[in-house]
Amino acid sequence: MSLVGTADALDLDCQHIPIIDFTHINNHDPTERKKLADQVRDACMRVGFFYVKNHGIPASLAEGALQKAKDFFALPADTKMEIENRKTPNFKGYSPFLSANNDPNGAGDLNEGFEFGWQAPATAGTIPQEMDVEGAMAGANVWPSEEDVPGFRETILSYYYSAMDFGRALFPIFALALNLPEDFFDDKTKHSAALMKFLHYPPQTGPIDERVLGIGAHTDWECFTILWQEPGIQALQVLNSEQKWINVPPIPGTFVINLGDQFARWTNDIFKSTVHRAINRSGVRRYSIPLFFGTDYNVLLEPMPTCVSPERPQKYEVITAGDYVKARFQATYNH
Ligand SMILES: O=C(O)CCC(=O)C(=O)O
Ligand SMILES: [Fe+2]
Repeated sequence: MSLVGTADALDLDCQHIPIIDFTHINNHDPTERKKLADQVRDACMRVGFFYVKNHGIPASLAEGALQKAKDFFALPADTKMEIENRKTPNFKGYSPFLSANNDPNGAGDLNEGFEFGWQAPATAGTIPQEMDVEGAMAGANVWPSEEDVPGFRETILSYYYSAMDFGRALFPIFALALNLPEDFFDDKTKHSAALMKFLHYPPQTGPIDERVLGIGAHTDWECFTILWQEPGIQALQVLNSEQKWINVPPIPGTFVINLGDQFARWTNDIFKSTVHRAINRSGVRRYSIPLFFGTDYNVLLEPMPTCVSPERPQKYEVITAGDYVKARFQATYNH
């Protein structure tokens, strides 16, 4: 059946998030790849969220990065504010509590964050190079000083590169899931615009003002997000088609993958960019690390021909990935 036909036939009242085993992600046997792509297609069309297991990202790298992020968040507010994201042209750096408002009906998100994007790995004797991004999202990363948080940049980038390798390997599977050649995204992800964010959510106790959550209801802006959640703490929820919030608890050894608006726009909403939020009622601090993986910023988000039909006309205006992401940043931080 065509993608459009399958999309029309789906029952979207999901109650749980599928878990997909990626042991065979680098196996080029067509039967194995099709099996994986079939599971990914089903999750992307019905839920927009899935867990991945056997992804190959060492847990120690995420844990090491998290420790450095905790050291950073423990710095005095003035020190963190020296690299506030509103001072950079591309929203890189530190975002203080309540500075973002992901839900336009909300009154600010109760988290603080640190965000950075691609820079090339250091080779022996060199410093990592910033990516030469042009256009709306141009601008370098900013980092806390080595004195303030020793080893921060190096430790965090080790985790980033490992998660990036996994993210790059996902694009061919998404292409197969869309009945496209595996290399469809290759020329659109040459300098993938991948932003990693460290988030710190203080516990919310007592009565909660529904307008101030850890992060208000929103969709992500890129193609997909690779999310590491702190083990043992439930906070993330997704909204299903019955408008019911479904918990997405951390499952040891897994990451959560959720689709974002760039994929929704490419696929004319055949792949779901699902609304989600996080509320930390655990009584202790919670940390999470999303990696927002998009196409190159200069790529036009045009609907794929297989995703448009007379009954399913094009839903979104065509815009570059960079202009789209920049507009979403501006709306979120300049509320
Ligand atoms: O902290 C989480 O679990 C979710 C974070 C999130 O949705 C985001 O940063 O876009
Ligand atoms: Fe999100």
